[in-house]
Amino acid sequence: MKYVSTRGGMNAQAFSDILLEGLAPDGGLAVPESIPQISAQTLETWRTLPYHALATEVLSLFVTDIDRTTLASMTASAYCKESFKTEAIVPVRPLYDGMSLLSLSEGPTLAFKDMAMQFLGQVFPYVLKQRGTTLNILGATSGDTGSAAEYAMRGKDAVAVFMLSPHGRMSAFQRAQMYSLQDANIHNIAVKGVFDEAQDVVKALSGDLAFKSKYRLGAVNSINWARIAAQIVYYFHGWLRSTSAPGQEVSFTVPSGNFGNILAGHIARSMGLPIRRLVLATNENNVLEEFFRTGIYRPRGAAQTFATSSPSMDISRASNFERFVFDLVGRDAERVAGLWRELSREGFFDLSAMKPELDRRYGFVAGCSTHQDRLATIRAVHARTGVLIDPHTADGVKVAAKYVEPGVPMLVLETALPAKFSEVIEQALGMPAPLPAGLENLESLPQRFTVLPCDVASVRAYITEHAST
Ligand SMILES: Cc1ncc(COP(=O)(O)O)c(C=O)c1O
Ligand SMILES: N[C@@H](CCOP(=O)(O)O)C(=O)O
Repeated sequence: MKYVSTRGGMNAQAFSDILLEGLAPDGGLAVPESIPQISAQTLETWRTLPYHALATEVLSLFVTDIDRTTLASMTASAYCKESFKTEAIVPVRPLYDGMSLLSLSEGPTLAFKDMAMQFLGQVFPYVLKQRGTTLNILGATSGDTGSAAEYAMRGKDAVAVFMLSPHGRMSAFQRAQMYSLQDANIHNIAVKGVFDEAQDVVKALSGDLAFKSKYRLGAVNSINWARIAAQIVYYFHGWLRSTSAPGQEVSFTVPSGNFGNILAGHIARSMGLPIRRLVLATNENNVLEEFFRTGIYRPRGAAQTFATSSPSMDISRASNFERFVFDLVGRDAERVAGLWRELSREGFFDLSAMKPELDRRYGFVAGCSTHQDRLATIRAVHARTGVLIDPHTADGVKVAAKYVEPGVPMLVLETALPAKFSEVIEQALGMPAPLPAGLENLESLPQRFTVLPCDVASVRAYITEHAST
């Protein structure tokens, strides 16, 4: 399998190359040259596989330059009971009215980001060792990618992490998870801006090819295809655990921000997984919901990006949306490059003429949720089932309810655990979320982070001073 750029300016490259490359050199995103197809027959042979073995099957379709035995040992180390606290790795928990939770947040940092990051924590060191080189990972987080990446990479040789987080916009628990890490290879930079602005800085520095090459900058955000590849696995797992026969359809609801999670669902569906609907759920920052409703993509600036009670989804410029548009326009890289030029010139692009095709071919529907919806949903799920869900998952459950169809299981992706957002749980239920064993004192640990203005020059200077060359 080789990879090309959504904007057409990259020679076809192998998985390990794009793993280290992150953002494509032309500013686009790496995508597979073609989407592997899985037959119903093959799918049936995967029905009884444990999660790590399923991950080997799916990932081996995308990671063709690492031998299968090595890949299998990476997935076995990444998806183990010690890290996920459950044999199932991703349990499916029934709620009500045909909805179940796909529990993706049992990993070390209590959010779905661990699902891919645990694999990245295996594959990065392997490829770096093979090539005898090192990597300075530059990332942006709204609260969950940062901690998942730092836990996966802490103390690892050959990798340092420089993580930009939006100052004052994460929950107390999220801050403590990241900023309490004292490992020398972890650098937390709290920038005075929103996630989108931090992500812009990451893209600007990754687009400065001389700087990128001198400091060997890499990426762990979902702009890195390796993240998407590892996230595809749990759509297969969810389908296999919710069906009993070939061809049965399942719908998935995905709390969305940077569009990485639901893009993985789109790829799984394109591979032949019988997914009926991909339900995109947003909070009040509903740029993506607006696109799936109207066909117009109009990202918003920092001033129009609300600070909400599902803060990890406070995103108005979704990077991965570009990978979906690449497919929507028939994998025409020139058209994608043109649309993104139009976006920077006009502030929007209009694909409403493609709306009928969008509705017919891709299975996407969308909805949004408000603070009051989140509180009401957390209360309703708790009252009806005793299950406590986090505010992002609540956005999902709220929107999913509208799209449940008789006979079609609806899996809502649980993207974080409530302990990360106890302030909101307290508002909804009048009691804090229980803290997982071992994390009771996290928020009282000493914290180490640097506050910087959210601009390219400041972050460049910080990396120049602290990164190894
Ligand atoms: C808890 C949580 N839910 C949902 C999302 C949205 O996922 P994505 O950015 O892949 O759309 C994120 C991060 O973006 C998150 O951290
Ligand atoms: N919600 C994310 C935002 C970054 O998303 P990513 O999937 O592109 O890494 C976060 O928690 O940081």
